[in-house]
Amino acid sequence: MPDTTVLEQLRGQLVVSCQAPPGDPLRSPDHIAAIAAAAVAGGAAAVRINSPEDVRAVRSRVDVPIIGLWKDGTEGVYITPTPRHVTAVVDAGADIVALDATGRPRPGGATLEECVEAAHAAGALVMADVSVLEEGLAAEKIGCDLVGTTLSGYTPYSRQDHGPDLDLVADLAARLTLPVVAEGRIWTPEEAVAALRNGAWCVVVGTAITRPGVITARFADAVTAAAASVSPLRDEPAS
Ligand SMILES: CC(=O)N[C@H](C=O)[C@@H](O)[C@H](O)[C@H](O)COP(=O)(O)O
Repeated sequence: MPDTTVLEQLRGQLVVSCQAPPGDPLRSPDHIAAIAAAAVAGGAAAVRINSPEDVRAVRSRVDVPIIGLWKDGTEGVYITPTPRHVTAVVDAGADIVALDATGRPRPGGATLEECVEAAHAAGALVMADVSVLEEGLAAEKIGCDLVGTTLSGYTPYSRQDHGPDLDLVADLAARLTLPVVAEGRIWTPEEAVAALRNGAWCVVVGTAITRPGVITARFADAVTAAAASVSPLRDEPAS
């Protein structure tokens, strides 16, 4: 069975998700490894990394636990959908495998149970990414090791919100004995603290820390919108 002491390393800590989507200038294992090293230097207790290539690069650069996943596709179940994806992520060096634990059909007819078995057989823990309470309850029953709110807002039947689903964090924490990971749309330190107060074991932050393009766009949009409504911005300098 996998070593559960890694869970203690995550307790009350910040985990930083270091990912770059296709087309992003930072999409390369070297860049992701550098971002992960910077996050660890800043105090991240663990990192969450997409793809075997990136997990491998990050493993050679930092010592903290890695939550690995492998996104394959963009529709339906795409986060570590099959046992093959699970095994590849563990072989690359992940301590914990994050996978879609919604009840939706998986590609190739694989089952969630088979994915969990594959992770445990390879010596890794399983983080169940869920979107609603019922999926968290089911994940605990089938033997997952942590449950994350990652997919709230990303299934059609879950809460659609601009901010983090702190109610789901609280509901899961009240009903599960497993550690609950708050993840998804956490933008501020205050929201991260609120997640802990709602019972989160640890907090995962991604975009707000590791996606400079998205962060820049927020500032650029705000500045451009303000500039349009406050014109002239200041008096012309006296000549
Ligand atoms: C839904 C999905 O595919 N989430 C992914 C899971 O690994 C990532 O794209 C997110 O960046 C990650 O969950 C962290 O969330 P945020 O970037 O909002 O802090």
